[in-house]
Amino acid sequence: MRTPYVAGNWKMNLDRRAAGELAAAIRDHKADGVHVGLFPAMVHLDEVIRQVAGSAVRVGGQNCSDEVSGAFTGEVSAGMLQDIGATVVLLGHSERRHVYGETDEFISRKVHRALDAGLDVMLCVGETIEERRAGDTESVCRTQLTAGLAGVDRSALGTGSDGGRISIAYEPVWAIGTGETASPQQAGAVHTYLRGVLAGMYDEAAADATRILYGGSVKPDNAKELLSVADIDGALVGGASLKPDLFLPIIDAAL
Ligand SMILES: O=C[C@H](O)COP(=O)(O)O
Repeated sequence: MRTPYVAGNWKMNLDRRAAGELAAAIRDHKADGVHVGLFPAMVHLDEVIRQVAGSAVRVGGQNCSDEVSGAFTGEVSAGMLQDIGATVVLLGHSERRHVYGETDEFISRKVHRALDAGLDVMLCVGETIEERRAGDTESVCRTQLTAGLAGVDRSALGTGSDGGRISIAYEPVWAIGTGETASPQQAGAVHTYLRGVLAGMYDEAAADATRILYGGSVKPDNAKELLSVADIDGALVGGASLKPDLFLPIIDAAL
């Protein structure tokens, strides 16, 4: 039985004060039986980490460098994230892939940097609407998953209900920020497919233990139906994670 995982990706939103207040509201919400994660903007990480200290809320970066250190202006390393108390990093988000041109190989380098620095990884995969219409959803997601985890040792994956250090977020690009959600059947089919890919890459126990979250216009009114699908283990929430009255019911829907 996988522990549900609900995470908020705040993207480039909020100011420091609003980020701290939102983090405090989430910290104070009873969420027994659900893992909750927050991905604030880099400059708000320390404030969010301070607000949730002593709670079970996980805090992570929305990105990290593919390098360890050095002359890389504007970059933040996985080690720096770990040093300030982040425990996880979001990698391969579609906005990184499609707005900033990140390739599978580049993302894979980041995955290794993150794991080497002691961070958990939430790896995002998902197809564009053109790829879905062309019938390429499975091949696109398989390529992104296998390339993103290339060379990642079995020990980073979980066993039993522990979840391991890797989680996957399936986010169809056409559903992100559009209000158009994948149906539970559409999302569930891809999640089941991805779990099969993980079983082929590693083994059945690793596939069974790995949380696969759905992301793309998750809201309080569709969360329960999505999260009740057997292979959907949680949600990666964008817009609706910015307000407690929207995000907290999504956490509750995972119980
Ligand atoms: O990382 C989160 C996703 O991009 C989903 O964003 P959204 O909930 O605003 O569609």
